[in-house]
Amino acid sequence: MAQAPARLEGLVVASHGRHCVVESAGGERRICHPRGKKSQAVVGDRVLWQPAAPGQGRGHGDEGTIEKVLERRNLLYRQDEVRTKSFAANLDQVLILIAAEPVFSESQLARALIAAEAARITPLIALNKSDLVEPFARAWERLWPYRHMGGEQDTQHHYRVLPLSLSESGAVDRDMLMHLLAGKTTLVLGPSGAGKSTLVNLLVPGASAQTGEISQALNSGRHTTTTTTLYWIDPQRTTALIDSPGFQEFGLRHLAPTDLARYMPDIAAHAEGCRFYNCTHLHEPGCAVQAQVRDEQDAQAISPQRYRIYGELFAELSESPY
Ligand SMILES: Nc1nc2c(ncn2[C@@H]2O[C@H](COP(=O)(O)OP(=O)(O)OP(=O)(O)O)[C@@H](O)[C@H]2O)c(=O)[nH]1
Ligand SMILES: [Zn+2]
Repeated sequence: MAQAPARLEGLVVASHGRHCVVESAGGERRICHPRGKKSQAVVGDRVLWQPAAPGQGRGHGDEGTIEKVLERRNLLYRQDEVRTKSFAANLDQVLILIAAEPVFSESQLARALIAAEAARITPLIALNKSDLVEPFARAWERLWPYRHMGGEQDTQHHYRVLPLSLSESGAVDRDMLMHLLAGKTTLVLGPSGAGKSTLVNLLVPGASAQTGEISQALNSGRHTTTTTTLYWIDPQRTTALIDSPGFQEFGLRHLAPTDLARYMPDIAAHAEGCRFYNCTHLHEPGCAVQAQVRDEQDAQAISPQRYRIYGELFAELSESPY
């Protein structure tokens, strides 16, 4: 009887639909298909895979099957009424890249931050295009609450907010980013036009060539923009950047409305002080959250925009999906 081939450990470095590219410890890559529903993997997953038996591949030669997805440290995903979509697994950080132009949506930013908090992944916010002086100043001002949340002192800030000018001061930005990313796996998310491709190309020379190869292999030549891809920044393969589409529709259906306050640090900071333990912070008397809503540059205040976003999300997550 033929011996079953050994299961090898690998890392998922790209995914498109159900197909993945798995990288072995030695750095070789091959396309793998999940064995069943349970072995559906996402980028960043560690998996056990098996080479396809001779003649069983679908024509690419180097193929395999994913037999098992190893336990995940975390998983960042979004969920709307109809579907759940995973961005990536086993992340250290999420870098949310927005820009002075096009004007960013604060609601989208807040959603991404909430999803990261809920998955226990450290978010970083980067505001690109600081060379566009006036739009940048306006956008930087809009980020005031995010730059100060947690307290007035630098060391108390809950979020790190970085000004960037990726196309104009690339070398400076690269050094700063390299420092923040070193030894970590970071997912980059951002709306179209903020500079995500510029960022990836700055940090990963040859990234576009790599992407071409992978999407060709996954798609048999059709161009795709829906692939999530992991790039190694260093030859030792210790620092990874994951580029993923899908920032625009950031559904948070996987969260309960009553969990929201916990994932919004400016609201969470006051929620303990409410008269009712199950206060929704929407209309109750003695609500310590509502008492802090004011349009002031005060690190303890809750900005009216943040409070409005809280209310909108609370309503959205309270709607019956049926
Ligand atoms: N002024 C200015 N423009 C920039 C900067 N960084 C990127 N851009 C420009 O912004 C535009 C969008 O940049 P991309 O890197 O293509 O943005 P993207 O987020 O990948 O956009 P999509 O491909 O639509 O997802 C390009 O024209 C860039 O040249 C910057 O620091 N300053
Ligand atoms: Zn309250």
